[in-house]
Amino acid sequence: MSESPLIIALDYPSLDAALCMADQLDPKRCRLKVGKELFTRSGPAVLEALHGRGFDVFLDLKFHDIPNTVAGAVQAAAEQGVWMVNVHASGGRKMMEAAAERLTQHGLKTHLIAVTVLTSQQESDLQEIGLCGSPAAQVERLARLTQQSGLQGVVCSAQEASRLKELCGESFLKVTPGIRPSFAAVNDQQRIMTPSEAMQAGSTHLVIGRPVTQASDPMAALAAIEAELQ
Ligand SMILES: O=C(O)c1cc(=O)[nH]c(=O)n1[C@@H]1O[C@H](COP(=O)(O)O)[C@@H](O)[C@H]1O
Repeated sequence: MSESPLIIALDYPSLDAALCMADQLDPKRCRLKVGKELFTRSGPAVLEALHGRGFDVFLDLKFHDIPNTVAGAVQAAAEQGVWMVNVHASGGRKMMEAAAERLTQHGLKTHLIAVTVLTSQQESDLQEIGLCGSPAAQVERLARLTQQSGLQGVVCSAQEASRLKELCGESFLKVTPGIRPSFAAVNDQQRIMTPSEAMQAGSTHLVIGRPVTQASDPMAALAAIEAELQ
């Protein structure tokens, strides 16, 4: 269990590699995110292993399907005790409402949030899929829809967090990937911010992968980020 805003992304191709990283981290100082690659290889065993080590887990499978299918998937995730799970907001109101209602019906307390526009996308990427506004406008539209559908928050870039704080309020979760401390490489991210800028902008949680997991000393990288946030 942790009160830290930091969520470290365990983007690894095997359970062993993921646990090797988890064992270098402290469950009081961060939460962990399990995504598509790791979960597809390890299955629920990774959740059990991380819960057993005392970590809160964000299961990042970004569900996007018909309402009944997504509601079932979200229920399955929550019944395995994950702290947070997500869907794609572009799956629409009916899909998000069905997922939120399913958790309520079963008394499941897992946080349910929705991805707005991926942090790897910019305006030209949206145009190619027929979306003509800016990423910021699309994020606002999807965040409003997410809140109206009864979810607790969104995944967005930190560049949109301050606007969403005005629009959706402070307690609406703003989980922001695309975080790059000054010492880290940008990689494939587009809409990025440093950890302290992101918190000042209104992020409630920061998702950080490679700047920690590919550091020669991951705990030192985590400590440097914590120091920047003081
Ligand atoms: O849902 C996410 O976590 C997510 C959404 C998004 O828009 N952008 C994004 O990068 N992510 C995830 O956040 C993590 C970022 O990792 P790094 O780029 O290595 O810090 C990856 O696990 C991505 O899957």
